[in-house]
Amino acid sequence: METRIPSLNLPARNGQAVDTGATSAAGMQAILDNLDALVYVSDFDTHDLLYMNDYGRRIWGDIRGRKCWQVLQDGDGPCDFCTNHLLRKPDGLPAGTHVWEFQNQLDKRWYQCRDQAIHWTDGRLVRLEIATDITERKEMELSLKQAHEAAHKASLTDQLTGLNNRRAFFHCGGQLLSQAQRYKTPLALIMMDLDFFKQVNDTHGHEAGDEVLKHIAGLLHGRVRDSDCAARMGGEEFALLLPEADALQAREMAERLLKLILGAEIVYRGHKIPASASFGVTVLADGDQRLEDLMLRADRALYRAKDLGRSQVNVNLPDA
Ligand SMILES: Nc1nc2c(ncn2[C@@H]2O[C@H](COP(=O)(O)OP(=O)(O)OP(=O)(O)O)[C@@H](O)[C@H]2O)c(=O)[nH]1
Repeated sequence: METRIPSLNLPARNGQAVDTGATSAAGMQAILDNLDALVYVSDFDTHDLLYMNDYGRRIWGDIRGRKCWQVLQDGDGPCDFCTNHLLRKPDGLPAGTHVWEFQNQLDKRWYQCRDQAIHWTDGRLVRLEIATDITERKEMELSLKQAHEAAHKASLTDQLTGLNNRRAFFHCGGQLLSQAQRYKTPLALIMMDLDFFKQVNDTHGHEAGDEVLKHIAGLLHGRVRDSDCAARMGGEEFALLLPEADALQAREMAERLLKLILGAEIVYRGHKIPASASFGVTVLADGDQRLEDLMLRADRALYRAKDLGRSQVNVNLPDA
């Protein structure tokens, strides 16, 4: 099927019509049909396709008696994203070239489209689009974006347990802190450290220790809400920030966690490994400027819990 260019009277860039003559029209036809890009022309008002080069017809088929949205899309009316209104100025004159990118829903490929209003052979203004396939570039951009996102996620995740790592804790913790300070809402911090964990490694091996850490992280993960921030701070130390929680609620949470840990069925290569933990709890005070202020108080409470015999919760309330 061949679509011939109507006898060409092409506008030059400066708007002056250039009479190309019959021979040149055939030459232009040859050039357009050998372009590695879609070229089509449609009527602004009716959306009838007036011209499409060979590249376009090979992909989207016959244009005769059809509208752009019937050929290039699978639509039942003008496309939501039609750019026609951008191509003419309020005074009706051409507005220049509009460049955009989109994914065609029929062939699923990405195109960079250059649209403009031009004078057609009969003098009316029509839509000209030149679209170049940029799928490979888009796919490369997408895989780069995915790799970047994966690297970003990895940089915030503790590899062993899948919990937030220390870095992520400071990130989400900073946000929770400013939120609590701005809206004057409660915020509690629980620091948790496994007891005699060195013995687990020494008795059952490092892999067994890893298994315990994963199990405990799973317990923690199962208890927190989306709005909380749970993290493995390093080694066998974990932190849990609880927005909207007061000291009593935080203590109850820590005690529930301790009970879960004491009752945990952790089995490694047939050996049951007992676990316990000590907890330090504190809440946000008016004078707290940084997350570290809360962490210092919670750490003191945690050391106190260790000193008092471990496997318990200690609360360190800020001075009134
Ligand atoms: N398996 C394993 N062990 C770790 C990891 N990170 C730190 N550890 C070990 O955790 C142990 C921590 O020992 P300590 O700091 O003495 O603490 P503890 O034995 O729990 O004693 P207390 O905290 O005083 O109750 C060390 O043996 C570290 O090697 C890890 O990712 N995997």
